[in-house]
Amino acid sequence: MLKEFLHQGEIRIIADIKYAKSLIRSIWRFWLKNLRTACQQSTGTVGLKISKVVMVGDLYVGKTSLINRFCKDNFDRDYKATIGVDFEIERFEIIGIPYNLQIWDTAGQEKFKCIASAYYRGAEVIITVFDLADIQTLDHTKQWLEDALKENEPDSSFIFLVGTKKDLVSDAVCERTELDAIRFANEMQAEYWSVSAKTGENVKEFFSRVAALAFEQSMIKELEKTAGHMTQIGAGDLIKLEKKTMEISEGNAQVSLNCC
Ligand SMILES: Nc1nc2c(ncn2[C@@H]2O[C@H](COP(=O)(O)OP(=O)(O)OP(=O)(O)O)[C@@H](O)[C@H]2O)c(=O)[nH]1
Ligand SMILES: [Mg+2]
Repeated sequence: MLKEFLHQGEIRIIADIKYAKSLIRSIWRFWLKNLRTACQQSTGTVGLKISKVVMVGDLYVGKTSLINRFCKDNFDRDYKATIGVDFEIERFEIIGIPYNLQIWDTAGQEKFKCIASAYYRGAEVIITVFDLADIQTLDHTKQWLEDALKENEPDSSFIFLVGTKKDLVSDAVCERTELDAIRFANEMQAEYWSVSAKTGENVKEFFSRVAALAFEQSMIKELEKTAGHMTQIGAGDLIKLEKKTMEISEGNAQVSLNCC
């Protein structure tokens, strides 16, 4: 009797799980359809979405090298200071929707600050960069962020704090510096990452995360505009990043990176 009862309970649980899965699938399909419609209505065609990313930080911390590793997959040991600003456009495809990141590389040298700050406006993402092997550069990140935020609407940008040159420090030094960096990141309401442009460690994963959050934000804005209500993918939970591709938890949708 008890065995039969347990057996029936198992069947019931399996049926519930199947029902929940099919419900999630339906919601997901409905959401995707709305999203594509919203994109089409706003641009006249699916795609052409672009988000502005601005990278700031002291001179020599490795901003240009990080962008070059991601966009061109190369690394130059020689230092060539950025003069004013420069930018790269990186193409992605997220759940079948073409999506671009416009990544602005600004000069860290004081004499170019005036030119560079003119490009801070409209940044959906602000990346504040410091050198893990030069702790003083971490102290300056708050000032860089403050300057970038001044040019943008309050709460309109995602903020990242990135420690570069991970290959130059031992694991012990890295861990110690990261304790300070994570404290800074919390105060700055930023997400912390450590990377190496030289070895490529964490570089694709980091930019995939940037793209996922910027895409999510831009889609929410589209849906708000067209549907008049707010739909949220989640705090990045539905988008899982794995090395070269980001997989969406439900369905076959995938985010893939296409280098320019
Ligand atoms: N070992 C190592 N060196 C790096 C790394 N990233 C950058 N560098 C070196 O650090 C120096 C400065 O790098 P840049 O990328 O030019 O620095 P930047 O922040 O763009 O400097 P500005 O344009 O003056 O603001 C260069 O000599 C790079 O080769 C890294 O991850 N590891
Ligand atoms: Mg540079």
